Amino acid sequence: MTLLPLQAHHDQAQETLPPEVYEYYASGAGAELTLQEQEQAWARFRLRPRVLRDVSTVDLTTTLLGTPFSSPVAVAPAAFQQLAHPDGELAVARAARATGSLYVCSTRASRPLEDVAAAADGPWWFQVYNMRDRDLTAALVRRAAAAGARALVVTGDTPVVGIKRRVSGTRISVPDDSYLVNLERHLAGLPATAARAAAEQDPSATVDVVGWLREISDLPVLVKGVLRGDEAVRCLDAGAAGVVVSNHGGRQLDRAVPSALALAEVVRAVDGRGPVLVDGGVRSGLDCLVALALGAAAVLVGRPVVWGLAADGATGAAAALTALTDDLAHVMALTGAASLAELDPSLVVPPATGW
Ligand SMILES: Cc1cc2nc3c(=O)[nH]c(=O)nc-3n(C[C@H](O)[C@H](O)[C@H](O)COP(=O)(O)O)c2cc1C
Ligand SMILES: CCCCCCC(=O)C(=O)O
Repeated sequence: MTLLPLQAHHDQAQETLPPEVYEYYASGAGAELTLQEQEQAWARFRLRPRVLRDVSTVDLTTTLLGTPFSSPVAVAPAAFQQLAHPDGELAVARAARATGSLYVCSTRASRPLEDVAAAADGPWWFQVYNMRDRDLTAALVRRAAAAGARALVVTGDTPVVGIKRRVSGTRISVPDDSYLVNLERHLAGLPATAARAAAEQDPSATVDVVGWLREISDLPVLVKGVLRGDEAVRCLDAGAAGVVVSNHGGRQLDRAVPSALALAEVVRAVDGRGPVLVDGGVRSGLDCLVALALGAAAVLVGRPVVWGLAADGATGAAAALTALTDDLAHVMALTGAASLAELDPSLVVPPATGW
């Protein structure tokens, strides 16, 4: 069940955004089966609460790769936020700062990286698309590191961009001032079409990209888009500091397993070698609770933050994060957990069939 403020932001965004922008954000790949199942999958878990515990205060503080945060609810990387609100990524970074949440900035940010970093004014991570032009990728990564990014999140599930049928009727055309804002200085002289081609994801990339990113940045690297235990281990063996269980919000491979159903296997396989974060369809404190109890170190949210941004800029994005965090605290109290350390898999009954 989606929390009321999140639903209200969504409805307002749907009413006010240009239809092609709304569809770009809302849509999933193919027949949107993964998109639809994603939210429902969290609700298929059942809870086994503890009783008579002191839950007069619920502590949601956590630490990710050595950095403390006020809440385990974090902002997923999402492209082209200026299409939702003129302040775009600046507003979302400010929202994350206001709520003490981790902010992950997309390679496809539509405001200059350095300005986003200044707006974040605290710990943030940079999501990497490994682009056809490796020098361009390197230049962006170095800029992110210089601007204070504390980790890189390389997205592994997007060797090519998923086809969104809903969008094709009203195909979004991202204006150059949003698309190229972070790229053009590295591609001086190239016409816009060639610049966009250079910036496409490189489908030949392998897991070796993890070592390369570490080398050029000196930052820890997490791999996003992992849905299998064996693949998580492969990423860690290649030098990853952690993984993000994700199917890209149902926007890449339709019929990919919902993140909720992949999480436990990945946590087991990772076996404490690094943090496992998760995203996809998280719309309530109960969804967060299940994820954290299954072993997620943090829960990323994508569309709810974008809807909040569209509805009310930084205030709306912060309201979405606060609503999820407050709801998490409430259901943790009902579960008998006063801190994140008291969440464990014994609190959760998985769906009977696995499906
Ligand atoms: C509009 C939009 C743009 C996105 N852009 C990126 C991106 O640039 N890089 C990336 O790794 N993931 C991107 N994602 C995927 C999100 O990081 C995240 O995996 C997904 O949105 C989580 O699902 P949720 O929207 O149901 O919370 C995007 C998602 C949306 C909805
Ligand atoms: C038009 C290029 C789309 C880049 C991918 C952004 C993304 O990850 C997403 O929309 O999802």
